[in-house]
Amino acid sequence: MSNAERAQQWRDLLRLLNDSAEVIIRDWESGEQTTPVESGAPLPSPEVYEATRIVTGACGMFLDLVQEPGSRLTEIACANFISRALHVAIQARVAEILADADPTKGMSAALISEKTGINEQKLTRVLRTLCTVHVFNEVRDGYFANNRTSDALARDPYLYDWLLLHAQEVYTASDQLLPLLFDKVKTDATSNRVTAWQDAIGADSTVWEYLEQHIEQPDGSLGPRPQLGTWARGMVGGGHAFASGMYSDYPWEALGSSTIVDVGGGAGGTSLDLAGRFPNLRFVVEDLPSTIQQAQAVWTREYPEALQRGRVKLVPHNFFTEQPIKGAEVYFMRYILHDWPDDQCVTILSHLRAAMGPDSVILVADQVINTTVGSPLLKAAPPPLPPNYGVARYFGNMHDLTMMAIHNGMERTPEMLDAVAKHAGLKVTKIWECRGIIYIAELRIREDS
Ligand SMILES: C[S@@+](CC[C@H](N)C(=O)[O-])C[C@H]1O[C@@H](n2cnc3c(N)ncnc32)[C@H](O)[C@@H]1O
Repeated sequence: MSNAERAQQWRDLLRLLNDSAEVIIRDWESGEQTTPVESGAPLPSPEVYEATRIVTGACGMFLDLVQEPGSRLTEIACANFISRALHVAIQARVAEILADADPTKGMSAALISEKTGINEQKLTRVLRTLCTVHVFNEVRDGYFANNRTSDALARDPYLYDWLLLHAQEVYTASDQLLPLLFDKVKTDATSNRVTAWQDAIGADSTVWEYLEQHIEQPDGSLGPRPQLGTWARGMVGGGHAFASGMYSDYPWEALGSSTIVDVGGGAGGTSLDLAGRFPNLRFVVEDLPSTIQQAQAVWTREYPEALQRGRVKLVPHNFFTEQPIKGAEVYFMRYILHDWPDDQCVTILSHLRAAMGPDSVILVADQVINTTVGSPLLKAAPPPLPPNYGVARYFGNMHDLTMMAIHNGMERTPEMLDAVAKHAGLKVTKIWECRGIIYIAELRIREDS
């Protein structure tokens, strides 16, 4: 790119940034509440949401335009230490410890060190790394306080688990991805038994088998490996962090008193959120037996009346076997298909296809991938941003690689999902581009199947 082209791109981006920033500023100055949600991140209006992703994408592009390539690449190559610093702060529960501190005065590193058991000087360096990327504040030399971002960690125990699960085996698996991709045999594997995950844990269990083996104790106390609790609660937290738009931008209300079969529903995070918002909907949460035990604990704590009145049923079910609930209005799967390679997705979908009535619909809630080239089925960002809004949606790509590392699964483009659906006698009829990272793809029976 010539300097003249770079200058033009910079000016176009600045204009875009300015216009979008004004939308956000006007929203802040109006003092109006964003759409309230029962849990998780508040949902901005569609205009503010669009402006926010334009600003975020533009910030990423500005860095590329202005930074010296060697510096930029070095920072990207070392960004794993930013993640690691956050993992340390999470595991040490620093945000919760700081919740007791006056935000203007902060808490001394010495006291945080005493409470966490981490060496004071090393902890200070970890926290300073995070302050530099605007997580936590160093209010004066050696005194730390929560800021807007770290405060969210202190307030949402489910978000805590969501982030923690990325710090454990998932992180180690990311390390093993490099040798695996250069392994002449493993690089072509599609099995979920031949992934970086197995190399990370030193066993041949799939993620789900591993979690089944490391269940919490029957008395509710944490066993020697409390990962299952972390994962089940973490999925609820991931929903809170990213799924608010999913509840507002799909017409759930129009489903009336329909039954939603939450296939592989985990602890039932989605159903729990939907049940609170749409009092007429009914739910069947299906998952593997030990996860259904977790679901029982979560629903008993969060919404016992729904269990007592039979508005929600918690059913152990393996989605590779015949679907027991026939002709339901909606079969819903959040974060399921992305866990599996194409062949297994075809099996899961085929079992649902066999149970569907003519008007049944499958809703797939995943991170639909848009590329920097774009897709005719998805809205494109205004130029000069790339069609997928660049870094504003890069978590989708990060998660795609997470799925590669731990399951040989993948986040799919609309075209990839439609190709899988076709093999199960289904087709993608619509993509609901919800505000947030999760979109909802609607699948119906193909007429020619
Ligand atoms: C990524 S989690 C998503 C959970 C939930 N849908 C959500 O969004 O919170 C995937 C879920 O699939 C479940 N799962 C894995 N294999 C399964 C199987 N064969 N049958 C049913 N559920 C399964 C796991 O136990 C886990 O709860």
